Amino acid sequence: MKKTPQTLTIAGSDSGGGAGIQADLKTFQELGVYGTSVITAVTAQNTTGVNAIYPMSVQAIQTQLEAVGDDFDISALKTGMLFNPEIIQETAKAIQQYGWKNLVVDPVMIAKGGANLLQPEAVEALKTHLLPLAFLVTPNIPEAEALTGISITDVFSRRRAAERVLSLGAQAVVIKGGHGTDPEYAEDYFLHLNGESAVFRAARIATNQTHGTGCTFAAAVTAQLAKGRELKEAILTAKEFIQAALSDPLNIGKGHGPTNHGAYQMRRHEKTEVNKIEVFQ
Ligand SMILES: Nc1ncnc2c1ncn2[C@@H]1O[C@H](COP(=O)(O)OP(=O)(O)OP(=O)(O)O)[C@@H](O)[C@H]1O
Ligand SMILES: Cc1ncc(CO)c(N)n1
Repeated sequence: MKKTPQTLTIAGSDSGGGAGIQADLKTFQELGVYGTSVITAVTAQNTTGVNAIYPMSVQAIQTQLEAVGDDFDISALKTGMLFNPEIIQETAKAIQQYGWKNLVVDPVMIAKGGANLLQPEAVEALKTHLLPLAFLVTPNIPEAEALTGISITDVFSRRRAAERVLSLGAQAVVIKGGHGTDPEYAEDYFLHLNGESAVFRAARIATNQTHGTGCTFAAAVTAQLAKGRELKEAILTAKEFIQAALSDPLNIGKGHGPTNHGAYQMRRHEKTEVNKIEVFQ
């Protein structure tokens, strides 16, 4: 009997539905894998900002992890908002206990409106407990800077920051370019411990409907890994997925609107020039 690939997201809930657990589950569904979830924190949030954060107790997280781990065959998983050092440690412990492979760590730190989704003192815990377990880490530019202490100003410092992330124990890294200054392109830089590197380049889309781009991108990589895709191929699909989600807007909310998680499967993007992804090895 053929089994559907099963995935897990360990992340925060976004009441606005565009980021966090909600973005992850929508993305999993769109890419044809089964999604389970462990909620680390509930946020009261919409497209204009984060009004409140309610972290779950360590016990609540532990029992959710057990419920998932005791029943499902998780072939790939991702972490998002982990908020504090205790949650990070509990998460790392369960990943090791259950032997979960294909871990994508999205080191979520600060929401677009400026709210701290990770306590500043938890960055160290992320580096010591979680990065060594990661198959892929997907920082945006400010997150890569916070993890490495390197200021990313050009392709050389971007490469050095990627190398520094790998030296923390991750097998591969993508430094996402959403926060880059290039007005024409959104470029993501990939580096693997085996020396392979690649640039994934898409046309930058002039939009403020970018809420949850990072979560969606990492969830798409996770879904593809769960289906057995090779890592770089999985990243390419994730880039196509987020480009489609950005270029076919939903026009929802008063602030940074959510991306359109259904756009990729509607396949309208295949006909448009703006959705071409270039890969430079
Ligand atoms: N305006 C844009 N046009 C095209 N691609 C974009 C744009 N903004 C972000 N992206 C892409 O979206 C993906 C996520 O990158 P980004 O740097 O925005 O992540 P993030 O800051 O973690 O997102 P968030 O915190 O909102 O979840 C990357 O592939 C990036 O290149
Ligand atoms: C719950 C949650 N996770 C991640 C992000 C980052 O987009 C967010 N805004 N909210």
